[in-house]
Amino acid sequence: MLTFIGLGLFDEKDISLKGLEAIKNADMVFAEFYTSRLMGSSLEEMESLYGKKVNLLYREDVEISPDWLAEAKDKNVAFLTGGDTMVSTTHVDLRLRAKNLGIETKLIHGSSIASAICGLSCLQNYRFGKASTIPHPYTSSRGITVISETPYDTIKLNKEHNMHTLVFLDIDKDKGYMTINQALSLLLQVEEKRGEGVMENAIAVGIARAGSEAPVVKAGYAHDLKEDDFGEPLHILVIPASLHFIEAEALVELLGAPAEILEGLDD
Ligand SMILES: C[S@@+](CC[C@H](N)C(=O)[O-])C[C@H]1O[C@@H](n2cnc3c(N)ncnc32)[C@H](O)[C@@H]1O
Repeated sequence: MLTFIGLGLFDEKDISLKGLEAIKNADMVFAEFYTSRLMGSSLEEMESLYGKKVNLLYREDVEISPDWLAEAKDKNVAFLTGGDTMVSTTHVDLRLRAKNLGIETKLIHGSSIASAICGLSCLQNYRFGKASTIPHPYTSSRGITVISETPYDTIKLNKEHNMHTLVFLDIDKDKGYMTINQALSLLLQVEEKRGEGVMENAIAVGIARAGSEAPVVKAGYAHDLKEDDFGEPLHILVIPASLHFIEAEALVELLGAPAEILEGLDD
Protein backbone atom coordinates (compact mmCIF):
# COMPACT_ATOMS: atom_id res chain seq x y z
CA MET A 1 0.00 0.00 0.00
CA LEU A 2 1.25 3.48 -0.90
CA THR A 3 -0.29 6.30 1.17
CA PHE A 4 0.14 9.87 -0.06
CA ILE A 5 0.11 12.23 2.93
CA GLY A 6 -0.15 16.04 2.75
CA LEU A 7 1.79 17.66 5.60
CA GLY A 8 0.07 21.06 5.53
CA LEU A 9 1.55 24.50 5.34
CA PHE A 10 4.28 25.45 7.76
CA ASP A 11 5.66 23.06 10.38
CA GLU A 12 5.51 19.45 11.53
CA LYS A 13 2.37 20.13 13.60
CA ASP A 14 0.26 20.98 10.53
CA ILE A 15 -0.26 17.29 9.66
CA SER A 16 -3.75 15.82 10.26
CA LEU A 17 -4.21 13.21 12.99
CA LYS A 18 -5.08 10.69 10.25
CA GLY A 19 -1.83 11.53 8.49
CA LEU A 20 0.20 11.15 11.67
CA GLU A 21 -1.45 7.81 12.46
CA ALA A 22 -0.69 6.55 8.93
CA ILE A 23 2.99 7.50 9.28
CA LYS A 24 3.22 5.76 12.64
CA ASN A 25 1.75 2.62 11.03
CA ALA A 26 4.04 2.77 7.97
CA ASP A 27 6.95 0.39 7.42
CA MET A 28 8.85 2.96 5.37
CA VAL A 29 8.48 6.74 5.01
CA PHE A 30 9.61 8.81 2.02
CA ALA A 31 9.26 12.58 1.48
CA GLU A 32 9.88 15.12 -1.24
CA PHE A 33 10.36 18.83 -0.53
CA TYR A 34 11.08 20.21 -4.00
CA THR A 35 7.43 21.08 -4.76
CA SER A 36 6.87 22.79 -1.40
CA ARG A 37 8.54 22.90 2.02
CA LEU A 38 7.59 23.18 5.65
CA MET A 39 9.77 26.22 6.37
CA GLY A 40 9.07 26.08 10.11
CA SER A 41 10.43 22.57 10.53
CA SER A 42 13.50 20.43 9.88
CA LEU A 43 13.71 16.79 8.84
CA GLU A 44 14.93 15.97 12.38
CA GLU A 45 11.89 17.67 13.97
CA MET A 46 9.56 15.73 11.70
CA GLU A 47 11.32 12.44 12.43
CA SER A 48 11.13 13.14 16.15
CA LEU A 49 7.34 13.75 16.02
CA TYR A 50 6.69 10.75 13.74
CA GLY A 51 9.08 8.42 15.54
CA LYS A 52 10.23 7.25 12.08
CA LYS A 53 13.15 7.76 9.75
CA VAL A 54 12.15 9.88 6.75
CA ASN A 55 13.95 9.09 3.48
CA LEU A 56 14.34 12.25 1.42
CA LEU A 57 13.65 11.98 -2.31
CA TYR A 58 14.85 14.34 -5.03
CA ARG A 59 12.91 15.27 -8.16
CA GLU A 60 14.68 12.54 -10.19
CA ASP A 61 13.68 9.91 -7.58
CA VAL A 62 10.04 10.91 -7.91
CA GLU A 63 9.60 11.86 -11.55
CA ILE A 64 12.25 9.83 -13.41
CA SER A 65 13.21 6.65 -11.55
CA PRO A 66 10.94 6.03 -8.54
CA ASP A 67 12.55 2.65 -7.76
CA TRP A 68 11.48 2.99 -4.09
CA LEU A 69 7.85 2.42 -5.22
CA ALA A 70 8.54 -1.32 -5.40
CA GLU A 71 8.78 -1.34 -1.57
CA ALA A 72 5.02 -0.67 -1.48
CA LYS A 73 4.27 -4.08 -3.10
CA ASP A 74 4.53 -5.85 0.25
CA LYS A 75 4.99 -3.00 2.77
CA ASN A 76 3.02 0.01 4.02
CA VAL A 77 4.83 2.96 2.45
CA ALA A 78 4.03 6.60 3.30
CA PHE A 79 4.93 9.33 0.81
CA LEU A 80 4.97 12.85 2.29
CA THR A 81 4.56 16.21 0.53
CA GLY A 82 4.18 19.80 1.78
CA GLY A 83 0.63 21.22 1.56
CA ASP A 84 -1.82 18.84 -0.09
CA THR A 85 -0.09 16.05 -1.93
CA MET A 86 -2.05 16.45 -5.19
CA VAL A 87 -2.31 20.27 -5.38
CA SER A 88 0.09 21.77 -7.93
CA THR A 89 2.24 18.65 -8.06
CA THR A 90 2.53 15.89 -10.66
CA HIS A 91 2.16 13.08 -8.12
CA VAL A 92 -0.81 11.54 -9.91
CA ASP A 93 1.93 10.05 -12.10
CA LEU A 94 3.12 8.07 -9.05
CA ARG A 95 -0.41 6.76 -8.50
CA LEU A 96 -0.51 5.55 -12.09
CA ARG A 97 2.92 3.92 -11.80
CA ALA A 98 1.79 2.25 -8.55
CA LYS A 99 -1.35 0.93 -10.26
CA ASN A 100 0.81 -0.59 -13.02
CA LEU A 101 2.84 -2.37 -10.33
CA GLY A 102 -0.36 -3.69 -8.69
CA ILE A 103 0.07 -1.41 -5.65
CA GLU A 104 -2.99 0.02 -3.93
CA THR A 105 -2.92 3.76 -3.16
CA LYS A 106 -4.66 6.03 -0.67
CA LEU A 107 -4.69 9.83 -0.16
CA ILE A 108 -4.65 11.68 3.16
CA HIS A 109 -5.13 15.38 2.50
CA GLY A 110 -3.27 18.28 4.04
CA SER A 111 -4.10 21.99 4.30
CA SER A 112 -3.01 23.60 1.06
CA ILE A 113 -1.75 27.01 -0.03
CA ALA A 114 -4.55 26.86 -2.66
CA SER A 115 -7.20 27.23 0.05
CA ALA A 116 -5.10 29.29 2.49
CA ILE A 117 -4.74 32.11 -0.04
CA CYS A 118 -8.52 32.55 -0.21
CA GLY A 119 -8.72 33.22 3.52
CA LEU A 120 -5.56 35.31 3.75
CA SER A 121 -6.08 37.39 0.61
CA CYS A 122 -9.80 37.99 1.37
CA LEU A 123 -10.56 37.18 -2.29
CA GLN A 124 -13.47 34.90 -3.13
CA ASN A 125 -12.35 31.40 -4.08
CA TYR A 126 -14.86 30.96 -6.91
CA ARG A 127 -13.42 34.00 -8.70
CA PHE A 128 -9.96 32.45 -9.31
CA GLY A 129 -9.03 31.47 -12.87
CA LYS A 130 -6.05 29.49 -14.15
CA ALA A 131 -3.01 29.58 -11.83
CA SER A 132 0.54 30.19 -13.00
CA THR A 133 4.13 29.83 -11.73
CA ILE A 134 6.86 32.44 -12.13
CA PRO A 135 10.16 30.65 -12.78
CA HIS A 136 13.56 32.20 -12.09
CA PRO A 137 14.97 33.84 -15.25
CA TYR A 138 17.65 31.83 -17.03
CA THR A 139 20.56 32.68 -19.32
CA SER A 140 20.21 31.44 -22.89
CA SER A 141 23.05 29.81 -24.87
CA ARG A 142 23.66 33.27 -26.42
CA GLY A 143 24.10 34.83 -22.98
CA ILE A 144 20.70 36.57 -22.94
CA THR A 145 18.61 36.64 -19.76
CA VAL A 146 15.23 35.10 -20.52
CA ILE A 147 12.17 36.06 -18.47
CA SER A 148 9.10 33.85 -18.91
CA GLU A 149 6.10 35.78 -20.23
CA THR A 150 3.66 32.93 -19.56
CA PRO A 151 2.55 34.25 -16.13
CA TYR A 152 1.86 37.67 -17.69
CA ASP A 153 -0.27 36.01 -20.40
CA THR A 154 -2.17 33.98 -17.79
CA ILE A 155 -2.94 37.13 -15.78
CA LYS A 156 -4.05 38.86 -18.99
CA LEU A 157 -6.37 35.99 -19.93
CA ASN A 158 -7.84 35.77 -16.44
CA LYS A 159 -8.40 39.55 -16.33
CA GLU A 160 -10.26 39.34 -19.65
CA HIS A 161 -12.63 36.90 -17.90
CA ASN A 162 -12.66 38.97 -14.69
CA MET A 163 -10.90 36.25 -12.71
CA HIS A 164 -8.18 36.50 -10.07
CA THR A 165 -4.78 34.86 -10.72
CA LEU A 166 -2.88 32.79 -8.17
CA VAL A 167 0.83 32.99 -8.92
CA PHE A 168 3.09 30.32 -7.40
CA LEU A 169 6.72 31.35 -7.01
CA ASP A 170 9.58 29.15 -8.15
CA ILE A 171 11.57 26.95 -5.79
CA ASP A 172 14.91 26.14 -7.39
CA LYS A 173 17.67 24.09 -5.80
CA ASP A 174 20.37 26.49 -7.05
CA LYS A 175 18.57 29.85 -7.32
CA GLY A 176 16.53 29.44 -4.13
CA TYR A 177 13.01 30.59 -3.23
CA MET A 178 11.60 33.35 -5.40
CA THR A 179 10.33 36.32 -3.40
CA ILE A 180 7.25 38.48 -3.97
CA ASN A 181 9.63 41.36 -4.77
CA GLN A 182 11.44 39.39 -7.49
CA ALA A 183 8.13 38.13 -8.92
CA LEU A 184 6.58 41.61 -9.16
CA SER A 185 9.76 43.02 -10.63
CA LEU A 186 9.68 40.32 -13.36
CA LEU A 187 5.99 40.96 -14.14
CA LEU A 188 6.64 44.71 -14.36
CA GLN A 189 9.62 44.11 -16.67
CA VAL A 190 7.35 42.11 -18.99
CA GLU A 191 4.79 44.97 -18.78
CA GLU A 192 7.49 47.45 -19.79
CA LYS A 193 8.44 45.27 -22.77
CA ARG A 194 4.92 44.43 -23.93
CA GLY A 195 3.09 47.59 -22.84
CA GLU A 196 -0.31 45.86 -22.84
CA GLY A 197 -1.42 47.42 -19.55
CA VAL A 198 -1.97 44.11 -17.74
CA MET A 199 0.22 45.18 -14.79
CA GLU A 200 -0.22 48.94 -15.19
CA ASN A 201 -1.73 50.23 -11.93
CA ALA A 202 -2.44 46.60 -11.05
CA ILE A 203 -3.31 45.72 -7.47
CA ALA A 204 -1.44 42.75 -6.02
CA VAL A 205 -1.69 40.74 -2.81
CA GLY A 206 1.53 39.26 -1.44
CA ILE A 207 1.46 36.47 1.13
CA ALA A 208 4.45 35.14 3.08
CA ARG A 209 4.64 32.12 5.40
CA ALA A 210 0.98 31.06 5.31
CA GLY A 211 0.19 28.71 8.18
CA SER A 212 2.81 30.23 10.50
CA GLU A 213 2.03 32.21 13.65
CA ALA A 214 2.89 35.43 11.82
CA PRO A 215 2.04 35.31 8.13
CA VAL A 216 2.61 38.61 6.32
CA VAL A 217 -0.18 39.60 3.93
CA LYS A 218 -0.17 42.96 2.14
CA ALA A 219 -2.26 44.43 -0.66
CA GLY A 220 -1.40 47.46 -2.76
CA TYR A 221 -0.22 48.64 -6.14
CA ALA A 222 2.26 46.16 -7.66
CA HIS A 223 4.93 48.84 -8.09
CA ASP A 224 4.67 49.74 -4.36
CA LEU A 225 4.54 46.15 -3.03
CA LYS A 226 7.65 45.37 -5.08
CA GLU A 227 9.60 47.48 -2.58
CA ASP A 228 8.04 46.02 0.61
CA ASP A 229 9.76 43.57 2.93
CA PHE A 230 7.85 40.29 3.30
CA GLY A 231 10.54 38.47 5.28
CA GLU A 232 11.47 34.80 5.02
CA PRO A 233 9.97 32.43 2.38
CA LEU A 234 7.76 30.82 1.24
CA HIS A 235 6.04 33.60 -0.71
CA ILE A 236 3.06 33.63 -3.06
CA LEU A 237 1.24 36.29 -5.04
CA VAL A 238 -2.29 37.01 -6.19
CA ILE A 239 -3.16 39.46 -8.97
CA PRO A 240 -6.87 40.21 -8.55
CA ALA A 241 -9.30 40.96 -11.35
CA SER A 242 -11.72 43.85 -10.79
CA LEU A 243 -12.80 43.73 -7.18
CA HIS A 244 -16.20 43.11 -5.66
CA PHE A 245 -16.95 45.83 -3.09
CA ILE A 246 -16.52 43.47 -0.11
CA GLU A 247 -13.19 42.23 -1.47
CA ALA A 248 -11.98 45.79 -2.01
CA GLU A 249 -13.11 46.85 1.45
CA ALA A 250 -11.26 43.88 3.00
CA LEU A 251 -8.10 44.69 1.02
CA VAL A 252 -8.23 48.27 2.35
CA GLU A 253 -9.34 47.55 5.93
CA LEU A 254 -7.40 44.34 6.58
CA LEU A 255 -4.48 44.26 4.16
CA GLY A 256 -3.38 47.90 3.85
CA ALA A 257 -4.44 48.66 0.26
CA PRO A 258 -4.91 52.38 -0.50
CA ALA A 259 -8.50 53.58 0.11
CA GLU A 260 -8.69 55.04 -3.42
CA ILE A 261 -9.34 51.51 -4.78
CA LEU A 262 -12.86 51.81 -3.29
CA GLU A 263 -13.73 54.77 -5.50
CA GLY A 264 -16.38 54.03 -8.08
CA LEU A 265 -17.29 50.59 -6.66
CA ASP A 266 -20.96 49.89 -5.87
CA ASP A 267 -21.72 48.59 -2.39
C1 LIG B 1 4.06 24.13 -6.39
S1 LIG B 1 3.15 24.75 -5.04
C2 LIG B 1 2.74 23.29 -4.18
C3 LIG B 1 1.54 23.50 -3.31
C4 LIG B 1 1.34 22.45 -2.23
N1 LIG B 1 1.21 21.11 -2.77
C5 LIG B 1 0.10 22.80 -1.41
O1 LIG B 1 -0.92 22.13 -1.55
O2 LIG B 1 0.19 23.78 -0.64
C6 LIG B 1 4.38 25.47 -4.00
C7 LIG B 1 4.37 27.00 -4.06
O3 LIG B 1 3.24 27.49 -3.32
C8 LIG B 1 3.62 28.59 -2.52
N2 LIG B 1 3.50 28.19 -1.09
C9 LIG B 1 3.40 26.94 -0.58
N3 LIG B 1 3.27 26.96 0.76
C10 LIG B 1 3.30 28.27 1.12
C11 LIG B 1 3.20 28.95 2.36
N4 LIG B 1 3.06 28.29 3.51
N5 LIG B 1 3.23 30.31 2.35
C12 LIG B 1 3.38 30.99 1.18
N6 LIG B 1 3.48 30.40 -0.02
C13 LIG B 1 3.44 29.06 -0.06
C14 LIG B 1 5.06 28.97 -2.90
O4 LIG B 1 5.00 29.93 -3.93
C15 LIG B 1 5.60 27.63 -3.39
O5 LIG B 1 6.65 27.78 -4.29
